[in-house]
Amino acid sequence: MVNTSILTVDLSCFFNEGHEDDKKKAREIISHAPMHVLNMDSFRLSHLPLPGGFDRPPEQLANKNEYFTIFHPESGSNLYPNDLPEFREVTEQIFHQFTETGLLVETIVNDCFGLPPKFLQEYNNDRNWDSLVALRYLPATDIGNTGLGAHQDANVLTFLFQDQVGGLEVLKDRGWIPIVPTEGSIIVNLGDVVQVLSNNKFKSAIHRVVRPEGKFRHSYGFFYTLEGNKWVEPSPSITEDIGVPAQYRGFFYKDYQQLRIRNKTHLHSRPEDVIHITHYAITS
Ligand SMILES: O=C(O)CCC(=O)C(=O)O
Ligand SMILES: [Fe+2]
Repeated sequence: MVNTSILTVDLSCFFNEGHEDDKKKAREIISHAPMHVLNMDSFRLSHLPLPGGFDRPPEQLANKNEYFTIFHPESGSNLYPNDLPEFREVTEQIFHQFTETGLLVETIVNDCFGLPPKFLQEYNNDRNWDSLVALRYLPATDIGNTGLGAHQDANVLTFLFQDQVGGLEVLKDRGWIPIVPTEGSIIVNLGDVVQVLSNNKFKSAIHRVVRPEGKFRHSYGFFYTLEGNKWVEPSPSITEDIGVPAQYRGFFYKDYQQLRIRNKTHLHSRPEDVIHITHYAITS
């Protein structure tokens, strides 16, 4: 059930009827998961500028990775290669599987933080905004090993796979914990939307990628993402109903997404100019 570095939960019981005790146990484990362990940024469709490649010429790039983004097959945003006929079919299958997985994990998260039944599924009900990102990291050199700097994902849930090279790390109790690649398991990151909805009960994982020496590293992230016109705020069932003050002001998801993209397209001279979810935090 537990691997040495992060919480691993077997969710197979949710694919069958019954097994109520196992389901209850899994929910309990997830509810009590340390804040930072249970995690892209969603470069979006034609109106977003960053579907792939290097964000900047590699020599000017802190994050030494290149990537490409595949959008939801029904969004009409993908240009499929002509010489790989199976590409489209496989993409459709992957999105289908991840939609199922996303729904399942979302249901569990919903129940764990006591939201009205099906609240999250009904709220996050437009799958056209999901994306799959394939990343390739250059080997570390003498002048640096940053693959992806410390960040939190802006979206709802992220499913990550890394190859055996490893390099993903998550911040826990002020230390960076390497996530050991484990066959057959998916890394699930809760994103900023969940952190806000749950009024900080669930934290969006702070994670980064460190590039190993002498090897390219490959990973995939599936970003389960909210439609841009959705209003994001701490759930009233968590704040008003039980008298806890809201820790965030509300915002449209697309506004936050635009600010996050700006982080990538504009060079920042000061780290404090980089926008995180704390941009919406109420600090009184
Ligand atoms: O490459 C990885 O393992 C992590 C990627 C990631 O965190 C992201 O794209 O947001
Ligand atoms: Fe990430």
